Amino acid sequence: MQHKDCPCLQPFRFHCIPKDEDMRMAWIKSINRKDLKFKPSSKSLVCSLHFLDGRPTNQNPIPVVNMGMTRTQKSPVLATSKKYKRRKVEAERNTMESDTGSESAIIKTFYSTTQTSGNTLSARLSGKTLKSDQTLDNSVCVKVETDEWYNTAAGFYSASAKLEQVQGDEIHSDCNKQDGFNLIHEQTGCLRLDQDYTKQAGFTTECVKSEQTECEVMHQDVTRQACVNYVCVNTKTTINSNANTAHDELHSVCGKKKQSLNPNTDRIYITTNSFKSVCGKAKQDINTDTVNENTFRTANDHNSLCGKRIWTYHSATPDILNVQTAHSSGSRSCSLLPNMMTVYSADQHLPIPINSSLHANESACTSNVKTDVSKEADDRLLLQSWYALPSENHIHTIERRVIDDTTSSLNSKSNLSQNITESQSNGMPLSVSFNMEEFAVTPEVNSNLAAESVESSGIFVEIFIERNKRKSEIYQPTYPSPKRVRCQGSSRGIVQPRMPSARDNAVTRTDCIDLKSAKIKLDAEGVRVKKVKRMKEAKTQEKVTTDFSLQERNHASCMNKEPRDNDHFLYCGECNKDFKGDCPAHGPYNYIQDKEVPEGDPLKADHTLPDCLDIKSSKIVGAGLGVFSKVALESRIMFGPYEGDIITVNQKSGYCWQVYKEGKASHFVDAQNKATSNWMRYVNCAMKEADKNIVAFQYKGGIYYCTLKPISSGEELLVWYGDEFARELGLIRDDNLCSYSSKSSGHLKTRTKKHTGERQLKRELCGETFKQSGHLTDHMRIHTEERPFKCEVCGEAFKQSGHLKDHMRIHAEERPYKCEVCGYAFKMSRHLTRHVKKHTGER
Ligand SMILES: C[S@@+](CC[C@H](N)C(=O)[O-])C[C@H]1O[C@@H](n2cnc3c(N)ncnc32)[C@H](O)[C@@H]1O
Repeated sequence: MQHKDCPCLQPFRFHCIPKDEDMRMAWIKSINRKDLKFKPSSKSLVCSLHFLDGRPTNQNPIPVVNMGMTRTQKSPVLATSKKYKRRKVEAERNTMESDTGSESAIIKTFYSTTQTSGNTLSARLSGKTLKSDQTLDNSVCVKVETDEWYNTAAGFYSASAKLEQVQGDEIHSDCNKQDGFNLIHEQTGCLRLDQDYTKQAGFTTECVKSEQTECEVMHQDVTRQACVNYVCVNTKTTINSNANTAHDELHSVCGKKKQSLNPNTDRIYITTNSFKSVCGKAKQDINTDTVNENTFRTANDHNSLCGKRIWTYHSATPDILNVQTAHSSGSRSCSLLPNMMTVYSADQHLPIPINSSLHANESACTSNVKTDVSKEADDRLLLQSWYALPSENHIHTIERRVIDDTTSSLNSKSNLSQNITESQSNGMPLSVSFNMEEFAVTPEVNSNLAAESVESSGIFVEIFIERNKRKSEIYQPTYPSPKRVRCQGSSRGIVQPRMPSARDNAVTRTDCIDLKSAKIKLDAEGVRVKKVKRMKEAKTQEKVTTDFSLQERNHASCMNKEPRDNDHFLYCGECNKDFKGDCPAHGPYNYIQDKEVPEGDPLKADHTLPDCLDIKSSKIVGAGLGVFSKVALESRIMFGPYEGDIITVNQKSGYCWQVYKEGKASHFVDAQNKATSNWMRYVNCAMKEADKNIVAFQYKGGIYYCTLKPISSGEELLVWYGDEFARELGLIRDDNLCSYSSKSSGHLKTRTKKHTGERQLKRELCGETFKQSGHLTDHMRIHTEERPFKCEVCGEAFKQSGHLKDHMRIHAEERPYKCEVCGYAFKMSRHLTRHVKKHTGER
């Protein structure tokens, strides 16, 4: 199947094409497929390249998520990750079992901010439904934030996505942008919104302008530049009988698609917003449809950033079965997991607990699979991790369930739970979100629902996605009770701790890699606290030593790369060049994320280590610990950014990377402290630069490591710290190489300095050489006007301390220089020299 044959035009989306000709046509229309003659060859199609008919096999592998780049083979890392996943499924299941007693997670608005390192995306979905009479004051906001601080902005932008459907009285945040590469959007005032953002240079630029005034048709203009980051769209629509038939178009991200608002049709507000967003991949649809005066229906399909998809179906009347699903799929970097399922009544918003085993969709999907799964089942399992994979029966089950539920008055929570449980117990892996979504894209079914919903009592099913709060099972085998999180504008809110994902340590593509999200501070009211001071002055802290003691810790030098004027381009180690996108010769990077750890983990550095790596004693004698690969790693795998404390003064810890801004030294990232750093602190320096197998480079303020060549299993990862540090470690010996060796690094240091560039500099000036750096320093003053040695009696200043010493004798009575011929004594040696010449007749 050719990609062009894909019916849905939406990557990574699985569809079951209706068999019935009419339904099929309607479906094709609903997905905006222009050529209605399109006849799919199979019942089930996935448009993700050639991914046909659902089930992955070796011949029909799950495509590596293709963010508009080239397609790559499954990497060995992924293979290991598969095993890892299987193990995790077990762990998750156990945990789930132990967690079933926990409180149901019910929130009206879902809010998730990512927390620890490696976090990526936070999504906010508000399930608040809009009624037609509320539209005037309500907004549909889709807010995608990219954020803060270099380590977030660095690399492949992290993004926080917030999707909000907000009631009129709810407050939007305001918009602020931040320094550096960063951007924070906040919106204030739902009814009155006036925003004007411009964002900084580089390809992270964004321009968003939204204006919104009460009772006026909103105008929005969203333009966006380069293809990496964000969308910020605010939609406010009004019903205004006097309003002209405004047709506002939101030209959104990447110029892919537009959003149209047609607020005055049929006296009922109908909008169809369709955003194609980020990277040309993500698509976001907001369809707002009004069936009649009293019925307001929205269908949101948010395929959010970076190949992460949030599929949402939102059918929103109190008396319609409202299914809102959120599902992440497609990208190996997916960080969103549907892990919460909430049922509540539409009218009262009362929480209705549901079978807690459904809280984590992924777990639910896989919990039927035994450890000794067959290859096929394993593939299926894997697929389910990335894609929702329904079987025909299963679809049928779900559709039947939903329809049955709707038609037979879904007023009992037990009904629903029972249905869900039924679906589970029929042996089919349950993939709720998929099926909900599948269900949602079938307009006929929707219509049925809408029509039949009048009799239904209105039960909302929401599946929320949440990223984060994951505990590393390494040291936290069980999960705590759900943590209560008060959401702004919401009276209740619990966010379930996220179960570890089978996608952990997944390999992702570079252009959409998510890094750490902003650590946003909220005050008691949930209002964003102003910027935290970013640059920390170096503070003395307890040195955290590794289990292995290193020979010498006090390094004057730090790890350093040649400064570049602009670190907004990706560096290709093979070409030794920067590129504004992927290297045309070597293609995109794959990215392995750090493992996430909870905030405050004192051993964060160790626990962030991806599964494919190991920390153990280095093969380099005296180097302490090092990082080894547990599997074969291919070239162009990227890690990072290097984490640590941001300091402005080099602490000489031996763990500092120098960071530049606009070509000038800006600050250091010091990974001395294990609680604030990541595993990258353990990577040692190669003995020769040519021996390095990973290359370090700065990208958007962060230091990244990338494999430069294939690394075999068991091999140590070695980077080059830069010449200066390497010299200090005795790894570089310049010309006049000596074979000096010493047990004392202090001696070695002195010795090494003999080979430093300082000596070369001096030679260029006067040709004189010195053995000791102190002598050289003294000597260099000859070439400068610096006179640091000042006489306290008369104020005369000297370049060298010896000269001052001589001078001081002028002010003293001491005459140490005595003529051996006549016995006359002098204060200065040069006076004696001059005098002696009188005796010898020498001129
Ligand atoms: C960033 S740390 C690397 C991790 C360190 N091995 C550990 O155990 O914590 C840098 C320190 O490791 C040691 N080191 C790294 N590469 C080395 C090498 N090639 N030879 C000697 N020591 C090395 C030096 O002490 C250096 O200051």
